[in-house]
Amino acid sequence: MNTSATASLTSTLTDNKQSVSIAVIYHSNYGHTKRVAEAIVMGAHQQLPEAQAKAVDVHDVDWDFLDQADLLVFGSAVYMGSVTAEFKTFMDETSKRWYHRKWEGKWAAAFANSGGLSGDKLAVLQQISLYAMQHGMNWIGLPLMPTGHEAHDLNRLSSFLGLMTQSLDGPPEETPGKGDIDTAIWFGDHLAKTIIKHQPATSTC
Ligand SMILES: Cc1cc2nc3c(=O)[nH]c(=O)nc-3n(C[C@H](O)[C@H](O)[C@H](O)COP(=O)(O)O)c2cc1C
Repeated sequence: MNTSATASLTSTLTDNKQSVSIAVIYHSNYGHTKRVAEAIVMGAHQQLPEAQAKAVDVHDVDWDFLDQADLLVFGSAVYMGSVTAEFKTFMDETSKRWYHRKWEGKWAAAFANSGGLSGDKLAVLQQISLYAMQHGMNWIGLPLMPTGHEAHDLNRLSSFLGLMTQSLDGPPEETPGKGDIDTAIWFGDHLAKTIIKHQPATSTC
């Protein structure tokens, strides 16, 4: 690539950074899933300014922010092998948006936190991916090879559809552990980079 082409690509990526935004929507009763949502946002902030990546509690949804966001990241604690009732209420509240195809073409990704090592988190990621497909969204997975299966390892639960984290009985500052939180930060960074890279260049004409 010649110098002017490189400069033009760099300026396009900079323009894209200025225009894209991410909402991380979650439900968390005891704070563990919330901590994961905040770690994803922290990762996204490695690429984007603060106002362009936010965690959104399902009890306090800023619908305008969601409607304008390029990427919606959905996350729930696992209850009985499913998203929680509160998260499902949020999903059902979007049915008019589904009908009017308001979110069609947006990016989507997901995460699930639970007490069990498996805990049937895969069922939650599948449930959310199906929900995103109903909306006509474009899915982004977690393309990160596990570094191992110890508490400090990245993607230690070997999940590729989305992010899985596990919290034990303890305060959210301590659990999920370092490996899971670092994976969440990596995921947020990856998601932001992906949508910046694929954002259509804004016309200056
Ligand atoms: C009603 C209920 C059902 C649960 N079902 C599951 C389950 O199916 N699998 C699992 O691993 N953990 C299960 N758990 C544990 C939760 O997933 C865990 O406490 C939760 O992820 C903590 O997240 P939070 O602090 O964000 O609420 C359940 C907890 C409750 C209260």
